[in-house]
Amino acid sequence: MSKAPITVAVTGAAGQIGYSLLFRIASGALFGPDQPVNLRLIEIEPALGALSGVCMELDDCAFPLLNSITPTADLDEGFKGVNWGILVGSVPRKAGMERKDLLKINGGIFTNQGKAIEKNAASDVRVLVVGNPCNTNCLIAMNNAKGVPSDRWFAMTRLDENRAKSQLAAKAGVHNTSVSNLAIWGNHSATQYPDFYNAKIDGKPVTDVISDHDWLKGDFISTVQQRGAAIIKARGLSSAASAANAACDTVYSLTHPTAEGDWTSVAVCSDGSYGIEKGLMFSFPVRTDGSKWEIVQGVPVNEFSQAKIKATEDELREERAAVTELGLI
Ligand SMILES: NC(=O)c1ccc[n+]([C@@H]2O[C@H](COP(=O)([O-])OP(=O)(O)OC[C@H]3O[C@@H](n4cnc5c(N)ncnc54)[C@H](O)[C@@H]3O)[C@@H](O)[C@H]2O)c1
Ligand SMILES: O=C(O)C[C@H](O)C(=O)O
Repeated sequence: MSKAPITVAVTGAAGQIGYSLLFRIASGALFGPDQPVNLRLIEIEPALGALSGVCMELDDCAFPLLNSITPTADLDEGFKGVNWGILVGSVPRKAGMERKDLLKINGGIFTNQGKAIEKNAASDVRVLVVGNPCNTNCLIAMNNAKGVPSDRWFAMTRLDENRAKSQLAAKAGVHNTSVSNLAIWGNHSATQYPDFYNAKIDGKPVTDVISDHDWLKGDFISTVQQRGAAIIKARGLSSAASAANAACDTVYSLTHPTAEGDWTSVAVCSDGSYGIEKGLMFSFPVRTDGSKWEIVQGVPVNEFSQAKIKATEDELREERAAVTELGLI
């Protein structure tokens, strides 16, 4: 191991997503095949027993890139010197719930974690929030860690991007790698807008390749918006392996240059781009050179898209008002 290890904290490490995610991180899926990692695995006390089993399994993989494993319920220990924090730990929704129903249940977790990150993490820390409702949980953590610059905070909409690409590819009868420029706008919720107008299939506009525009404007959008609920209904549990995969994709995409002309989707702190209220954690088309990211400017937004983007922005404002009222920010 020649490079200095990157230290990654994962909360909710003994949960469903953790069980997929940790093994991917340890095998090099985030930072590449020559980058060692330290894992800080954060759980609540009652889950430490289960976490010890996960640690045994990590040991039993003998991963060449895994430098150290620290299981803990102590936030100061867990976030000490951390370069990346992946905040998964929180309660998932059950059938019949919307993700925002989790605000009261999960919101409080992210105040303490934000404070602990500000106090303990490395000066280059970056944080990806996965636990739902992820946009607003990220807003809570960020607002409780004012010393960490706002461009370090991300909430995950990559699962939605991947779902949307897969749906478009299936409809067009192509492989999902043919689909590019798929922006998810707004909230990781049933109001998100998967923007097919600007997406491309083999470099051509999706609307030229897929002639069924009613499907694009109707079933395509609702399938992506409702995919999480469909999985809960089918599995009796919320998505886990695909969520862990999307977390790996997100960190990889934020730490490696974006392909020429393409973008990826992730919720970031709005700077007012596209008229979105500053300070909301809003999913935009984003590109990066591997270290500094930017919101892609000048993506055309027609009347149809504008209405969808407004609806998801309104929902995020409502969620922010709710957590403000709860005293979480
Ligand atoms: N953003 C997305 O695309 C996306 C996708 C799938 C799931 N999720 C969300 O991810 C979260 C986790 O899902 P899961 O299936 O792994 O749930 P899970 O119930 O299997 O695991 C959650 C784990 O978090 C732990 N936990 C609870 N409170 C904690 C705290 N304060 N600190 C540290 N750990 C804590 C629990 O002990 C548990 O082990 C849920 O909120 C779910 O809705 C988000
Ligand atoms: O839908 C959920 O509650 C879990 C997750 O956010 C998902 O999109 O699969």
